[in-house]
Amino acid sequence: MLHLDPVLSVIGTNSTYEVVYDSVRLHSKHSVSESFGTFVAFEALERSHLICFALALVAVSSFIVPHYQIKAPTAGCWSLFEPTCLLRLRFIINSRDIISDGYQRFKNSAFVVKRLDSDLLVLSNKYLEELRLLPITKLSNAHAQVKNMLGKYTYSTFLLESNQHVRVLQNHLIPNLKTFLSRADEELDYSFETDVPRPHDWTEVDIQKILQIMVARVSSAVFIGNPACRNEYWLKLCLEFPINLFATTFIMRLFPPFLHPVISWILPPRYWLRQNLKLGKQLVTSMISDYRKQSALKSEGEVKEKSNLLEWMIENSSGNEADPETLGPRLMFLSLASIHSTSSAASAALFDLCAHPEYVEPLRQEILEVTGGSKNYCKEDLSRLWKLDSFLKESQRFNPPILLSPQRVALTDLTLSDGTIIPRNTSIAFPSAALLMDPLLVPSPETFDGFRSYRKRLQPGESTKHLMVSIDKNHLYFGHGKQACPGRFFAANEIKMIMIRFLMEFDLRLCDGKERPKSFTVDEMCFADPRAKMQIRKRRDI
Ligand code: HEM
Repeated sequence: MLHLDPVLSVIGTNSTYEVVYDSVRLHSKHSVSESFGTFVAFEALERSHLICFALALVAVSSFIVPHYQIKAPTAGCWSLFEPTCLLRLRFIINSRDIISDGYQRFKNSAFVVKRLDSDLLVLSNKYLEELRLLPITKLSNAHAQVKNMLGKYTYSTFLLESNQHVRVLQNHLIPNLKTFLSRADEELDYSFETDVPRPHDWTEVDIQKILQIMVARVSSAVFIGNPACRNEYWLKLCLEFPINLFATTFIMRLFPPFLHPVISWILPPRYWLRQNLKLGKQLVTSMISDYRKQSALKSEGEVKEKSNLLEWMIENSSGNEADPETLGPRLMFLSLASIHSTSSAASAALFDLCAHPEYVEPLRQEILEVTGGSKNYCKEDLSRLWKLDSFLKESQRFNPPILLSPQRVALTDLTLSDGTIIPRNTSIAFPSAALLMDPLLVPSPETFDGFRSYRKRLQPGESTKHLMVSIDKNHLYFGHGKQACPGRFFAANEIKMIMIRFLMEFDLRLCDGKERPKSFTVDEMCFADPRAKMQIRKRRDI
């Protein structure tokens, strides 16, 4: 177990620590929504100037972005005469329509979408099976992530050197899922006491913010253990780091690559990102040192409690994997992969519940039947919540975090079985969100049918299929193949535990006169409206 006070004393006095944090806080405006505000603070500039400036940059960069010899039609062009730079610019806010155009016309072959920083070859899902068999040395998702994040400028190229953050999930989290879910549940108890108000009357709450901190707490309990997970500085870092990284990447993509070295030095979010990483490294250094001290004190033969992910990473490292220089950022990237994705999925599900209140009673009934109304239900029972699983899967269908998943980079020239050639360095992607709304695959796709998968599972021989975590060529929410999301089993159960608490302890509804909040896209990424709130009250009927 890690203790916070020694942790702080190792890195120096609290005040030293706070100075470092304060410099981050000062610049990053402290809170998540405010940091998001920084990202859109460009609105403060005269809008017309900004548009002219952006158009000029896009025009320049569209001549400079890499053009691969991809033999595939381009999606979303207004006309033959539309300048490529305009198409690239439109992709920022219009990606859904552009991808949908490509999907309608070329869903059985391939098409290209033009993003500001590069072209993406969007392939039919019929190729997934053969691509799945290719080794990571030929087709890599880590390279796609690093390329998307402009790794050189966001300090993320170390992800190409080792996949320790994936190994720890595959070799430690998944085999010990039940233990870690119990830990997660303990931290949820704390979060519900600390972060969630329990009003007797309807009260508006910022549910997205609540869920972000809740999931940050739970992930941290599993990643670094208790009490380190209660460290407010660490929690804030986990929430701010992804936003600063996203803002850095997004703004830099607006500029042609030859300007990146200059821009990167003057870009405020990149400075905050650097501060985040600096602080993250300091904290992790202390955690490592604390862990080593405690391990040395343990008498031989003493049975060690099952460790958190950090301890596993220290014990199972090779090369420089256990150095704080890489372990700190790696833990922060693990938080990046887990926190916003999970909290967004949970808040989308709660908004869907408010928009479709007819599901509340059947879901409560199922929870009562499975858990017997006890808070200490066995975590294996979560798999018996078929209706809840189905509801969450339907919510995923309407609220994917990304329109194009999975994404890979070809590390060698590839020739597919039908002769399609994918040149080396091509970024490829699959139209995951369009597949989920295809009427040939999903009857009445525009209708939210929360028990769609539940009914399918009731059919003979189908009970283990159609799960929230199931992956097949039409369901790419968690990616595909060997490189699919290794955190999905944990995420699905965590979301179910959160839903159980909200369903059983609260009434929920949309704010007066408001519709279910819409999501918006930036490039192929999807976001919920950060201003969206809901109303909750403590349940009166129990
Ligand atoms: C609802 C929540 C989540 C969603 C929607 C999600 C989605 C995804 C997707 C689409 C990928 C890319 C897969 C591919 O390329 O085939 C991915 C990768 C990854 N996810 Fe998740 N994820 C979620 C939760 C989590 C959690 C809780 C963790 C950690 C505990 C996690 C850790 C990772 C990691 C480490 C990778 C990179 C895998 C690799 O590089 O091979 N994710 N996730």
